[in-house]
Amino acid sequence: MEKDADGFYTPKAEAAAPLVQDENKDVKEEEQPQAAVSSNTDLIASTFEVTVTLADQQADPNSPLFSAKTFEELGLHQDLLKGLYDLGFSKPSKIQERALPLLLANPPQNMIGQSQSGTGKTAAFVLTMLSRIDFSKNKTQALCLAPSRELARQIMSVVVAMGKFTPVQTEYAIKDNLPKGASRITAQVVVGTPGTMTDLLKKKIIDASEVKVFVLDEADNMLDQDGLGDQTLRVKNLLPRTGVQIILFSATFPDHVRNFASKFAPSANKIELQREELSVEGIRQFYMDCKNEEHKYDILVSLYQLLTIGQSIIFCQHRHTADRISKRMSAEGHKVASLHGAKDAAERDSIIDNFREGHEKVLITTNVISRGIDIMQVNMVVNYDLPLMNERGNQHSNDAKPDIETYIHRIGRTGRFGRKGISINFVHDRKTWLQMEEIEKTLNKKIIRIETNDLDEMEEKMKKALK
Ligand SMILES: Nc1ncnc2c1ncn2[C@@H]1O[C@H](COP(=O)(O)OP(=O)(O)OP(=O)(O)O)[C@@H](O)[C@H]1O
Repeated sequence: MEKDADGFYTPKAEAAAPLVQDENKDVKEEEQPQAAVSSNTDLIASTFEVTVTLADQQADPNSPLFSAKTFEELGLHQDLLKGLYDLGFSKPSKIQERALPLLLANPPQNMIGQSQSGTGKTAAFVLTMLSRIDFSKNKTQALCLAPSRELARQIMSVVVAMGKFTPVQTEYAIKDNLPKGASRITAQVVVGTPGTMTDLLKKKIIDASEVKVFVLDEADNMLDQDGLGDQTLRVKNLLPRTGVQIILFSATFPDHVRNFASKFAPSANKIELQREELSVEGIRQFYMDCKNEEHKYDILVSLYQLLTIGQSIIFCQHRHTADRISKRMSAEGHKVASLHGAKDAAERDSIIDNFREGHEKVLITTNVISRGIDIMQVNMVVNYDLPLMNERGNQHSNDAKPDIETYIHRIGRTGRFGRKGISINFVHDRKTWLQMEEIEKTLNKKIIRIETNDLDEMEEKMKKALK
């Protein structure tokens, strides 16, 4: 990476290898209606107003939000169309337009679908689950797994909102959620995390005999052998051997998971992104050169005003860092919350709900909510620590590698569905600087330097990026 005249680092122009042809490049532009998007699922109720006019983006064939079709043309049931319009959706996004006809076709076929963060993958799989259910049967027919309870709860809120005009019955398979002694789940859609889902299937609390759709959101994470892969496979092995449509969605499918995904969902239809398409246009990426670890904290505190213009998420590598900086900031009079996997279920739920509702504006967290979480008001993400591979201890070694996928997902918590957002990486020594450089090269996207000692410049640059 080289510095340009302004002192910004410019990535060398290395063309990343295209993964597949973009079949949508030649789709004709159509006139788009004005669409002001509101988020009114039951989990999303912030008072901080965020509206966006999507007409331009949804009319641009190169935008991931573009569609040449209407929801009516995608073959959805009238009751689901009502649910969509009730949510304020007026046009499908590209992934919805491309995936839904394949997902809804008969006989059902598996799907591996990739699309940038915040482009509407959830609706694609939720509408599929709801379309395939026989509502006259009180039997579990669709299972959906996500990597965190926060994401499972969010997906459920979408199932409920989109299914508002259907008689769908739903249940969670997340820790500490079922009433003690519950012996049977008959809900048609069950959404959860893999450990609890396995438990409920093994104990026959969920009868899987009539399951016909199995969805993995954040599928690359769910299938990763270093992560949730084993647990997810266990769930699959407890489902009927035939007749289950397997649907995998994510913004990222790194090579080492791609092969396994193809085996997990055999003969799947595939929608893939080219590597240079992974970044979301609306997210401006910055970095700040901190002097050392302690200086990172000082800079974070100096950013507080900016962090609270909208809402922000601060990502740390470790739980104890998230706790430490949030305690310290709170003691110094700043209002922040911290969330990580060591907190108990009820506390986690109330922390994320408070944040969603805008009661808290700054959330300090770990990778636990790096994926999937959709909160429109989040316009800033800070990588207090860059995401590194080898969570199990090796990240301090000199060759610790940046975790590119987690980086993409973390910054994707902002810039949702055409909105503007900014991400800021803190680097504080040569090692972290090189790690950031690798991220920049891999994504072929410039990460712009912001001076740490000029608060005015910092504010001006950031506000400009959000315009
Ligand atoms: N067709 C649409 N019209 C308007 N808004 C939409 C549409 N589809 C999705 N949205 C909204 O866009 C936001 C992002 O959607 P969603 O959470 O499904 O993204 P995603 O692709 O799953 O992202 P991630 O990769 O981060 O999980 C949500 O708030 C959703 O309500």
